[in-house]
Amino acid sequence: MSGHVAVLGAGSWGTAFAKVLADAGNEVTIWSRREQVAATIRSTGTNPDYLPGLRLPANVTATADAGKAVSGAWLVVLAVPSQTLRGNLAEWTGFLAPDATLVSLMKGIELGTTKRMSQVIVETAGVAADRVVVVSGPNLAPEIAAGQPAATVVACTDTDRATLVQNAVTTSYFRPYTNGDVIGTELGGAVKNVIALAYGIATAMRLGDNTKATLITRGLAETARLGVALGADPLTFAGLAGLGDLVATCTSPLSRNRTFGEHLGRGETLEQAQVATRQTAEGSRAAWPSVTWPGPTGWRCRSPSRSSGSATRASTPGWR
Ligand SMILES: NC(=O)C1=CN([C@@H]2O[C@H](COP(=O)(O)OP(=O)(O)OC[C@H]3O[C@@H](n4cnc5c(N)ncnc54)[C@H](O)[C@@H]3O)[C@@H](O)[C@H]2O)C=CC1
Ligand SMILES: O=C(CO)COP(=O)(O)O
Repeated sequence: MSGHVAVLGAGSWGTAFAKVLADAGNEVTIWSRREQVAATIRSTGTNPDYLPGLRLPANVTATADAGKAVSGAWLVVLAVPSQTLRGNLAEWTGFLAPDATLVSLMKGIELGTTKRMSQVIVETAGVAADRVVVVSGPNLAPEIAAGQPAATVVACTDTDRATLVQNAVTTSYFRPYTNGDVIGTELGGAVKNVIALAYGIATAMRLGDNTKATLITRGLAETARLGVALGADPLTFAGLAGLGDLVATCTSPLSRNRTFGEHLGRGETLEQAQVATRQTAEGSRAAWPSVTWPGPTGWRCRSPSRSSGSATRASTPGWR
């Protein structure tokens, strides 16, 4: 495919993914919410707030003008926090080329609707589901920015479109595998964030490896059961978008979700953990949906919601 590609979101994953796209031979324009970040990327080829040490290739530029970034792009990559996607995309939809492929990098579920990101994209942009591609796997942005070997899953209900995106993001250090299971690929990425919070809490509490192995194993079993109930292929959870991402996120000190959990495990409040983690920890929004996260009104709780479900029983059928 020729023409330029757009990455909307200049955080750590948007920026690292822009490097992957550029290394794969694409002309890339990053959209940043803040003009100052865009100007720094343009003038220095760096994004020090998110990925200090990364030098972006020359075929990456940046703008704070979404229309300019998206106009004429055949591939539009969405890399904003999950809870802001609907609002952001509503503003960008008018700029999208009629046949553009939309790629979701986000690993979250929309609060209030419990929709996956690809569903939010279909609804908000008014595009067919087969124009939306999900990229998810064990992809810690700083490692990929450093060119360390990694693999990912490129999921789409349209096999040809998945292959197109696979080709557009293949580099010597980044190996994408296609999959038709969009539901499982997205759920694996979203649910592992919550399990990584628990893993971080356990780590800070100095709990042992038996505990942590149990969290990963039972967490995966629960994710797979949820996924199957929602229409996913259980095998997806045994792959990169399931087990792979769960292991990377739980065990890496680079993970914001695990780090957030570690702060809580040391006895800090949600606010302290948020301030210390700085970047997007999607699992925190999912695990505490009743909390209103910082905004103009500061911190407060909506009516507390308590789960009425019983604890998972050892007799539950399925993976043990
Ligand atoms: N960082 C990573 O290693 C990976 C992240 N992801 C996923 O990618 C998504 C984006 O995460 P990151 O880039 O890591 O987050 P980040 O916290 O590094 O960056 C978020 C970006 O979104 C911008 N932003 C914040 N609020 C916004 C708003 N209201 N409207 C528009 N933009 C806004 C920020 O300015 C920043 O540029 C998340 O869903 C995350 O789970 C997926 C794989 C790897
Ligand atoms: O999704 C990720 C790795 O695959 C990144 O995890 P964190 O958002 O916890 O840093």
